[in-house]
Amino acid sequence: MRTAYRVETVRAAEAELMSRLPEGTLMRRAAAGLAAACFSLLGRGRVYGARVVLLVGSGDNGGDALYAGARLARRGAGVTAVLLGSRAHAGGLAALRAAGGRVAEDPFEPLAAADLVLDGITGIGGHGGLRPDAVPVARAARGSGAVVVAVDLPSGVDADTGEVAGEVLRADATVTFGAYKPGLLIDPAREYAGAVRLVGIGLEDLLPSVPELQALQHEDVARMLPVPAAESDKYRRGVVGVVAGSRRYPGAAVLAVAGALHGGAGAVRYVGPAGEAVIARFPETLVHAGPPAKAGRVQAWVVGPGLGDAPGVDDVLASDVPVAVDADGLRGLSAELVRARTAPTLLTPHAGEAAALLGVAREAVEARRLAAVRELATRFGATVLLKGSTTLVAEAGGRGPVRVNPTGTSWLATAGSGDVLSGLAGSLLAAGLPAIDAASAAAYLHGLAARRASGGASPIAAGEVASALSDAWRDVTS
Ligand SMILES: NC(=O)C1=CN([C@@H]2O[C@H](COP(=O)(O)OP(=O)(O)OC[C@H]3O[C@@H](n4cnc5c(N)ncnc54)[C@H](OP(=O)(O)O)[C@@H]3O)[C@@H](O)[C@H]2O)[C@@H](O)CC1
Ligand SMILES: Nc1ncnc2c1ncn2[C@@H]1O[C@H](COP(=O)(O)OP(=O)(O)O)[C@@H](O)[C@H]1O
Ligand SMILES: [K+]
Repeated sequence: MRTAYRVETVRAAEAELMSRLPEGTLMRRAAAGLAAACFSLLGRGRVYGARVVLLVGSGDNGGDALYAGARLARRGAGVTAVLLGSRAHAGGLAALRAAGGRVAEDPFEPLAAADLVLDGITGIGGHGGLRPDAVPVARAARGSGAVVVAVDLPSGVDADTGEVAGEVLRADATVTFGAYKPGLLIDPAREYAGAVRLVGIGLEDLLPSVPELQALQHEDVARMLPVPAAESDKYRRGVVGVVAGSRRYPGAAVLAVAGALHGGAGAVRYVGPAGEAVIARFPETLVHAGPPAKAGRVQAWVVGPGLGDAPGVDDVLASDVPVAVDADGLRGLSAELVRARTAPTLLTPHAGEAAALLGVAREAVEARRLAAVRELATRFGATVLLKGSTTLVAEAGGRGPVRVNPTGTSWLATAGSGDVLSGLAGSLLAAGLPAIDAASAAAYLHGLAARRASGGASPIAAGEVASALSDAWRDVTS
């Protein structure tokens, strides 16, 4: 499990550790890790003679850049510091000068010829986007063709939330210290970080056991996924009921069922008017045209994809089994009704649906995903999976770590892929997973399947995502 911590938590752990160690130890560790990452980015044998520019702000983030620059200079790189703050870290500046580095009067000349730029303008002490005087310098750095490495964070992003309030220097790679910060894992900030590398500085044992964010890895998901026991039969494995589709949108029913068939439930029961289309594609489905309450026993429901205005949501919410509500099922959903349920409820909105539920603009959700997912989970007392460029899952009530899905790909932005996801999540609920695990394992497999289907390079249809789910499941569990 990968974890991320808020700035105040990281600072508290750093303070505790610093009190036990000689002064300057942590910055030395950070700079050594940063320099090592730069050596490997530049490539073996290419440090000597490389032209390196350090963008140095007022704080310790600039100090890290200066000390790392000194290490690069000692290996024969030509290192130039551009000082952008009201002051610069005195020890770092002295170390750079002692190693043969220099300070530039004009930032643009060294940038034009740079091979590598270290962005040490702001780290966890930064507020808001870059200041106006740093903006043209950051643009010149980006336009130079040099590899840009962010020190701790891309300068200008909000470390705690992933918000971006102004101009940011986009990095090719970020070397972060002690712990991941939420902003490195959540869009829009994440997009500016490039490949993120974590350098340990000894904080591990001082960080609390409950992080702000968790990102599952293969082994975490493998532990969650159901495996049929020798004594299993289809009913013991769980039956998932899918209330989806309409005469107008029969395809949503087919795709939700496709997802459900790959989620570990022993049987999929489809309820709605698109039974013929479903059976034609998936003859293994049990279909029922009447109301959900008359459909027979299920262990979890999925309701909403392509449902239009058809009834079914209230019926399903009145049941005493877990329910995943998606798409049309979310329209006008009553928080009171959901909060009154005794069995778990999972909501799977995209940003537009989340915005409607919260009564804000879509852009506000996209800019502040973490706050939005926690707010929805609090208001509805439900587990919430917020879809989109960064998929987040918050536990019912909004407390505890939020799960951030690391497998997403923008090739998933294709019609119907959300239907596959909700079917899959419902199936995992029916198989007995807690809602937070069902949602985050579903997002993980869904993203992995999309990557497999697209090969990272080609458009995919939602049905192909569903077809690749078995391979994704095998990748995770083997
Ligand atoms: N603590 C530790 O043990 C360790 C910390 N480490 C490192 O220290 C970093 C944190 O250092 P920090 O606290 O000095 O803050 P930092 O991010 O350098 O910036 C603060 C200054 O920047 C300015 N400024 C603010 N906003 C701005 C903006 N938008 N645009 C431009 N400038 C802006 C403002 O100064 P002002 O110019 O207003 O005087 C403010 O005071 C951390 O990220 C990591 O890299 C590592 O070495 C490991 C050990
Ligand atoms: N830019 C993006 N990057 C990664 N994943 C995305 C992006 N846009 C959408 N997705 C994913 O694609 C799926 C789309 O679901 P949804 O919006 O419900 O579409 P539909 O209703 O057409 O099925 C979700 O899993 C979502 O997380
Ligand atoms: K930085």
